[in-house]
Amino acid sequence: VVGGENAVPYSWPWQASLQYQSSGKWYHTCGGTLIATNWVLTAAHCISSSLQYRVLLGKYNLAEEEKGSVTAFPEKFVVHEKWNSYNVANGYDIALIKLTGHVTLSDQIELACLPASGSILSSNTACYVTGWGRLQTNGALPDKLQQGLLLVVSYATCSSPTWWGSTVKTNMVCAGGDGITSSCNGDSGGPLNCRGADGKWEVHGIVSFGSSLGCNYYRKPSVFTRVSAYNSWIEQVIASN
Ligand SMILES: CC(C)C[C@H](NC(=O)C(F)(F)F)C(=O)N[N@@+](C)(CC(=O)Nc1ccc(C(C)C)cc1)Cc1ccccc1
Repeated sequence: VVGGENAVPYSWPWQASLQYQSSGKWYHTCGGTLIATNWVLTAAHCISSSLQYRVLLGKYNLAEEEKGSVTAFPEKFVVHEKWNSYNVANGYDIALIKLTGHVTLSDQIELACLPASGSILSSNTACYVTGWGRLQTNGALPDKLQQGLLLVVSYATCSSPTWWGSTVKTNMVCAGGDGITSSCNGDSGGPLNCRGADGKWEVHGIVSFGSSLGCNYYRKPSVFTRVSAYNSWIEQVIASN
């Protein structure tokens, strides 16, 4: 997250860190969201079939051992059947990770709420993107979970020529674009957290892409997979796996 701040520890208790192993060491590569005690929601572009993964839950500082954190391992990955890694612009950048076991919930590990199916956030709704992604374009990764305040940009604005144009589709959410705050590499797959009508936090987006001109690039808002377009897909996958 560029232009964000350290989150209050464990204040986004559904946030996951998806890590891969390379020559014996583990590396954070993507975020994720715990939506059931054995399912984590992430981005399809985070999943590569050749890598060995683990999922950390209940974490704040990735550089420290933390009481109450849990390491879980994937049993299977379900990537959306319409995802095409050669065409991120099509959308469907969504995947589910089934864990080998059920994690125990605590005040550090909680399930996220999904938005109502089809719900569209109004322009300027205040949301927070959270993650352990880069702090600057091409910059360092933080140890501590970051949160960045992003305002929702309507599809009408986001798909206009000087913004994202036709690259952005209606199954996506745009937020930010002020040139200051944005998601960045490593935030991929993590949640866009927005308060619902009842004031409860809901995960409305999955970090998908941003401008290759730079993470916090003016009028190139962070682009998220719109979770409310996939409620039935999520339910169907969980029910049948
Ligand atoms: C499909 C994924 C791999 C794209 C990748 N996404 C991320 O790293 C994420 F934002 F999810 F953290 C990305 O945007 N990578 N960039 C290298 C830019 C890039 O690849 N952008 C991009 C833009 C459009 C398209 C398609 C829709 C035409 C694909 C990639 C750097 C970046 C990252 C976050 C915010 C801003 C910039």
